[in-house]
Amino acid sequence: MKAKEVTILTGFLGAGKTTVLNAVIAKKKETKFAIIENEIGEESIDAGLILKGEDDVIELNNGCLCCTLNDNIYELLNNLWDKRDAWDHLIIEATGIADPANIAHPFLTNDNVKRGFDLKRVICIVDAELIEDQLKEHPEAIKQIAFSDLILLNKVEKVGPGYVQELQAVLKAINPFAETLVAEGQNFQVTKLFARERFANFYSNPKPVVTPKGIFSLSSAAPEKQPLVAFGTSHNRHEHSDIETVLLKYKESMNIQDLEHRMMVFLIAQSANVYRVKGIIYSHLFESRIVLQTVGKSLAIALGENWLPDEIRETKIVVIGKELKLYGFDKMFRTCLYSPSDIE
Ligand SMILES: Nc1nc2c(ncn2[C@@H]2O[C@H](COP(=O)(O)OP(=O)(O)OP(=O)(O)O)[C@@H](O)[C@H]2O)c(=O)[nH]1
Repeated sequence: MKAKEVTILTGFLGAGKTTVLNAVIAKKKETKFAIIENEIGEESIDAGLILKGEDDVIELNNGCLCCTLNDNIYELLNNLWDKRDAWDHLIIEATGIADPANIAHPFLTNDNVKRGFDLKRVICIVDAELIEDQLKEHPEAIKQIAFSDLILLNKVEKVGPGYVQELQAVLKAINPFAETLVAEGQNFQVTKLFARERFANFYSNPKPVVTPKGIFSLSSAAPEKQPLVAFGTSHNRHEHSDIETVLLKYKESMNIQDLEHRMMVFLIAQSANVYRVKGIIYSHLFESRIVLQTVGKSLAIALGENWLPDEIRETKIVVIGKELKLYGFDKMFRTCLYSPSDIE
């Protein structure tokens, strides 16, 4: 039995993981991917943004695979193994605050897992514009770079070439073993990304675990099952971080111009503790979803895919940051909703 290739995509919130994933899927058409898409909020926005084609996307929400959801990985791998004829390569897109070492752990230490799944590489996407601040404020950003085999320095067009060189030196100091690639616009040198493989046997190999159920389940050696951390339905805190998420949902149609204006003012004046906003927006004037994204102070509003005929059209916005005030966001977004009389 030949082990299946596995790639972990890591990188801080908004660095460009989903964008790179889409470039990979588009470029490597001959490869059938199984994708594990992990998001910290209770609703997946990213899964709707992956251009999946024939590929199989598994959404893992409401927790981070590197901590609260870590036990689920064995069940997932068993399921994927059962369907192994349907895919060639597993890509795990981690949450933006995940420690990739924890996600990689089963692939590096459990011999049963290693027989079926060959972790070839951990790729870290780095936002050239924001990484300096992220390294100062978030130990997660350092861990992600330190653990990776390959670093893709992204969004370089937003900074000068001299600064790119300085950043490369900083990245090298954090992880001298990783190769750094500089993204050329949205052309992500997919072939180069996948040419790199991690050092074999870099990590220690504990004894194999005998498993009574599926071939990849951990038995007595498994850490005790942690209950999923639940902080109510719309407020979620990552287990090892002070970063939290709020989710806002609206059935009413949204005025996109108002939304753009509000978001611009918000990003300029009030967004210090907000690292990332992602939303699928419903506006009755469009047949497609509108995709709202902010990273740092950058705002992007774009047309997404068309709503499906039987799909419930509604707005879902996830805000990721620190000390978030749900009420304030709700108030801001509500001012952008059309009233029924506006639509008649
Ligand atoms: N200017 C610029 N923007 C980019 C580039 N790559 C990605 N983006 C934008 O950055 C935003 C975030 O990109 P994503 O790919 O969703 O980032 P992510 O790492 O998957 O985000 P999370 O899953 O929330 O951590 C989107 O608006 C992208 O269009 C780039 O090379 N240059």
